[in-house]
Amino acid sequence: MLVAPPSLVPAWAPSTGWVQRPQRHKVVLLSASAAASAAASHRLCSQRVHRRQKCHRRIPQRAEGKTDEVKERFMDWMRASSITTSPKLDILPDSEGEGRCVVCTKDLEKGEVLVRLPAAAAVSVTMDDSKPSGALEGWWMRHPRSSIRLAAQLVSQRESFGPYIEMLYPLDQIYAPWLWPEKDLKFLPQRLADSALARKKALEKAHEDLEREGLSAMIPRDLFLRAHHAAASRAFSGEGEVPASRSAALAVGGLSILAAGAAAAVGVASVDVAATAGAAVVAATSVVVATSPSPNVLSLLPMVDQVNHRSGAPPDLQFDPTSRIWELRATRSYKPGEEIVFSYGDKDSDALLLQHGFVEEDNRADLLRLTIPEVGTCGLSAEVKAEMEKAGIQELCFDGSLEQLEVSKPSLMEAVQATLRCAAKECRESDDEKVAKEVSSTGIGRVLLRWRQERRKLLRAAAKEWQVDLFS
Ligand SMILES: C[S@@+](CC[C@H](N)C(=O)[O-])C[C@H]1O[C@@H](n2cnc3c(N)ncnc32)[C@H](O)[C@@H]1O
Repeated sequence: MLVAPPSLVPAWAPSTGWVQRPQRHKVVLLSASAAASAAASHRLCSQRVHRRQKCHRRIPQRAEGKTDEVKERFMDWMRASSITTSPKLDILPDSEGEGRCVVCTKDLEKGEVLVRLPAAAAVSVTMDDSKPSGALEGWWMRHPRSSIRLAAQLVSQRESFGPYIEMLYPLDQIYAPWLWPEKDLKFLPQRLADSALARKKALEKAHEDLEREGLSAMIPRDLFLRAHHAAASRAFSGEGEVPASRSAALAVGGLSILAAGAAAAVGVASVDVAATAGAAVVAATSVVVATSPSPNVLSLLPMVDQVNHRSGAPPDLQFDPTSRIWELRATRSYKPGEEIVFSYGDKDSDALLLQHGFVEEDNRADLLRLTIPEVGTCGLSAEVKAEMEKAGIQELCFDGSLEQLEVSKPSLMEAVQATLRCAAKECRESDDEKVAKEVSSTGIGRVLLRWRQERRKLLRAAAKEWQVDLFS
């Protein structure tokens, strides 16, 4: 039994249900994504590197006369949905002026509750073999990817979750490669391009099926894609129960503001066993820490998902199955002006790009994973390629384990050298300008250049370790 020490219960916390917590399930972020932007002059969050975190910056003042109306509606919606947020937090535009971030406004102690959210104010899909009832039932069984199901689930409930959906990034500010025009994918290594294309096709197919079933008015394409970015990049996974139906959720959670429209009647849906594989694809590098025998759940947690990523500590996010409340706590103390961040999991640049559409500078979890090139490319001989293939090695992962591969030392050396040189050719700094000009938008260009820059750092480090001259 886990009992919250009274000292950790902040003054603003409601007095009920928080001292006795019979069983708390720790969950971890599967992924994450983001929101429409607002006034851009006061910015301080995420994208601008770790330095920002260390200094205690002044909280930026909002531009004169500018109100973030989308945020205000979201705050009203949260109040009506019984989501409580610490009064020591604010949501502000991020450093790019496109998304938002959560900033500390008064001294915060480690362990203080930041957000408390009833399960009824989350959107969830379970990953067992049950089906939803209602209009989505047939479609559901043909689309087992849980992120796709969660997207449909959210949009189908948009009468209830409108202000939350409004906070999500608009399509032209989502830079995940599955939304790039196909011609831009040529700037990525084949492995990443293939993965982005597979997701793009799965989404196109999923929405075509919705249209075929006459459901595209209920789930319009642009909202579906935005919601998918949310599901793929800001959903949390863990164990726990979801309400058996939306009406049960209303009864339990009291989402008084929410109109019980036809879409909301779809309820909380479940997924078949294949969805577990789908979720694993989405989850790729994340960890799920949970012990309950109940089904896995993939959930969108409004407000908790306003927090941006920084490699390091994961969130202290727990679900209490008795009170059915999610709770996010501070993993350290914060000073006014500091951005609240947590790690979405140990994700390298490739995973962050594919899943979220951003790349962290100097990512401590970064990892170089490269496909071995074709014979004759960058000096790779047919013999060495054959030896690698015989050993079942198609990729080299520079995580310290290469020397354990069961191939001869000279062959490994040749493969490493050719692989590093080919990868270096594909992301030469001198080509950056051309690449940025050729891609379809400045946003994609910005993310792609960051990805190339981080890749060059990894390549240089690997070349140093393996004593490879990258450019000869
Ligand atoms: C859980 S949301 C965080 C809140 C989000 N910034 C918003 O405005 O709604 C995750 C998304 O925010 C953005 N994001 C999070 N951390 C970031 C970072 N360190 N740098 C750039 N973008 C980040 C990415 O688009 C990501 O998919």
